[in-house]
Formats: sequence, structure tokens, C-alpha cells
Amino acid sequence: MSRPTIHYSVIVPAYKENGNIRPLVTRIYNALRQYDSPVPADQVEVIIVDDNSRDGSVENVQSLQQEGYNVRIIVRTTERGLSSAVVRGFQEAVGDNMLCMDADLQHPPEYVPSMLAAMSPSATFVLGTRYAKGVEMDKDWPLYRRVISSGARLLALPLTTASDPMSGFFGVRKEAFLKARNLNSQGFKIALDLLIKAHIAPQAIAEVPFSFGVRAEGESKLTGKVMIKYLEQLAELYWYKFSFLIVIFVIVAVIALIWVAQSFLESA
Ligand SMILES: Nc1nc2c(ncn2[C@@H]2O[C@H](COP(=O)(O)OP(=O)(O)O[C@H]3O[C@H](CO)[C@@H](O)[C@H](O)[C@@H]3O)[C@@H](O)[C@H]2O)c(=O)[nH]1
Ligand SMILES: [Mg+2]
Repeated sequence: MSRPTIHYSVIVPAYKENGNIRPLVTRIYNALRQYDSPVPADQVEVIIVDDNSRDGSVENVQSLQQEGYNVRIIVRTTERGLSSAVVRGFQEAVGDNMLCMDADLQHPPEYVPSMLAAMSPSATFVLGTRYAKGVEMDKDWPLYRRVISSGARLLALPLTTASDPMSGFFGVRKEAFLKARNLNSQGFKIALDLLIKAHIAPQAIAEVPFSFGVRAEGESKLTGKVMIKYLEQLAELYWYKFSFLIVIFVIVAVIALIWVAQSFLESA
């Protein structure tokens, strides 16, 4: 019997997430095997992109493979970082519909079927959003993280109409991903980069509300350095999107200044 074609790839960037990998993979496939799943489990692959964690993640994935789960692990030894790991996963994905989610169960695996099914030739980007009716942040998510998250979201408002480009839970169709040039693979916010550089139109974004959980095991890797990288990325994206307006503004400002200076000198 021929093997079913893989139409969907779930990409999971992971660094020292051994304790989360088994519950993540088994919960994803359990959700896909429910009778009402809009996506058949045998059309889905899971790809973990690990940065040489050496914590037993590789062995854990091997035992899941032996149990029949369609999961593989790519171990990078020369590169590090969430965004570049996601890009690598997208490059290796077999499916045309590619979803990115965290390993630590903050993106609940039970939403995977609806996130995958939301992608189509007309909805080339799916975004898990925490800013919608009926969903919420986990009550245990610390206040300082909420403040950082809201600040980051505010700063990105002029760049996209998407309600939560920072959720980290998003999917993109392969043809849209391949359109993006010069992606910024630094930091955590690859979704924002893709939304802008793959020129995703507002009507091509499907939003799926989800409740954000607390990390199951291990620690967050979000550091001050990651936040600085986000500010650099924002500056680059503002320039990418608004350079024409910025140049016009500077020219008009210079002309206005010269005119004011001349009028001042003539009247002096
Ligand atoms: N391969 C790889 N994976 C990484 C790296 N750094 C982090 N990851 C993986 O990326 C995922 C998210 O990392 P966390 O450390 O859990 O990040 P967070 O602080 O919870 O932030 C998450 O939620 C935010 C929403 O508030 C998101 O904005 C952010 O992108 C991320 O998804 C986890 O699966 C983690 O193992 C890295 O250097 N390399
Ligand atoms: Mg996390």
C-alpha cells in the first residue's frame, strides 16, 4: 500500500525541551486522530529543530518514531536561535501548509488541527491570536511578560493589521514563504518578518483565537538580548515598509528648513 502524501508540516523550534517533546507530539497526533479533526493525522509530519541540546531529545524522538509517530529531529550544531530554526524547518518541510509552534505546550496542541485546516490558497497565513473574544492569557503568566508583550505589539501596529503578530503560533503556505526575501533570522519574531516580507495581504490572514498556556517544563529563553534584537528588527521593518515615505519626509523637512533660514536671513 502506498504511503499517504504529507500535506502538512508542524515545525517546532526547540532548545533543551526534552521533557516537553513526548507530551507535545502525542497530544498533536491525539488531536489529529479525533473523529472531527478537519485534517487527517497521516497527512501530517512534525519536525523538531533542535540546537544541539544534548538532553536526550534525539533519543526521545527515536522512540516516538518506533511507536509510529511521524516525527523527525534536525539537530543544528553551527547555528542558534528561534527564528533561524523556524526558517530551517520551513525549508525542510514536505507539506505545503507549514505551522510553527513552541515546544513548551504554551501553544496548546489541541489547536493544531484547526490551525492547519485554516490555511488554503486564499488564506496563505494563519495566526493564532490571544486577543479575541473567549480566549485569554494564562492567569499564571507574569505581569512583566504581559507588559513586554503588549509593548511589542503596540510597536508593530503600524506594520500589520494582524491582531497578534507576536504569538509565535502561526502558519504559512509554502508558496507564500518562498516569496519572502532577506528574512531577518535573528531573535524571536519571524512571523512579523514573514507577514511583511512575503507581502501577506490583510485578507489572506486567517486568525484562530487560542488561549496561551504556561510553560510545562524548563525555562523561557527570552532574554534582554532577544528584546534588543526585536527593536533592531522593528527598525529594519519600518525602513523596509516606509522608506519611501521617510525619504519624502526628510526632503520636505530639509526644503522647509532652508526656506525658513532664507526668510530669516532676508528679514534680518
Ligand atoms: N532551536 C531553537 N529553539 C529555541 C531557541 N530559543 C528558543 N527556542 C524554542 O522556541 C520556543 C519558544 O521559546 P520560549 O523560551 O518558550 O519563549 P517564550 O518566552 O515563551 O516566548 C514565546 O511566546 C511568545 C508569546 O508571548 C512569543 O512571542 C515568542 O515568539 C515565543 O513563541 C521553545 O520551543 C524554545 O525551546 C533557540 O535558540 N534555538
Ligand atoms: Mg515559552
